[in-house]
Amino acid sequence: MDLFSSSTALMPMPIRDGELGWLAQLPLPLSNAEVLARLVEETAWRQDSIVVYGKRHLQPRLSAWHGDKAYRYSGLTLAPLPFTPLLDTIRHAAQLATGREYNSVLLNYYRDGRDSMGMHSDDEPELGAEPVIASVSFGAERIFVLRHKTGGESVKLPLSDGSLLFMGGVLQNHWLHGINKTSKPVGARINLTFRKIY
Ligand SMILES: O=C(O)CCC(=O)C(=O)O
Ligand SMILES: [Fe+2]
Repeated sequence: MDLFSSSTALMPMPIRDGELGWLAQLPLPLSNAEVLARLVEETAWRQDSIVVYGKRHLQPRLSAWHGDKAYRYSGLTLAPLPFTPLLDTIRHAAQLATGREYNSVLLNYYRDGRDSMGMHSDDEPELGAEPVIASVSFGAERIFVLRHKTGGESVKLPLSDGSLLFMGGVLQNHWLHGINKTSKPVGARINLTFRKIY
């Protein structure tokens, strides 16, 4: 048996001050391309603005928030939409792969290389002391950058189509992460971060 080609177990990725796990392909009952197309189509995408240093900016991406609780960050409150059957299917697969439970998901749609997400930590109080996040990506590969808050070192992870990145432990206390813009011609990418809101 080839132990590597069809692994469905989360592979630990050693990192200081936190936990990371990696699965190259989350097992799903439909293809990655089908998931991407349906998410583009079925999601009530919005382009929110956030306030940074008192100034309002449109976010360079589209997003949507599904779950049973509202989500607040950067002066913005996202009212939740209910989980759809497709989101529930992906959540179920992410729960099996990570052994954790999630009650909400933030979707981000990077239409092309000009869309991005600034460096941040997902450390809102409602995520608990040690937030657990299952980050599932579809479509174009983009580089996920982690930067240590005090050490300054960075780790770059290409998040490929169908992959799952698990973040846990004290990672959010010690690291920032984000998605840089790229001048390379890249297609659409949708990322889903499944979270547990308390
Ligand atoms: O698009 C990504 O891979 C990152 C998304 C993210 O950091 C977030 O939703 O908080
Ligand atoms: Fe994040």
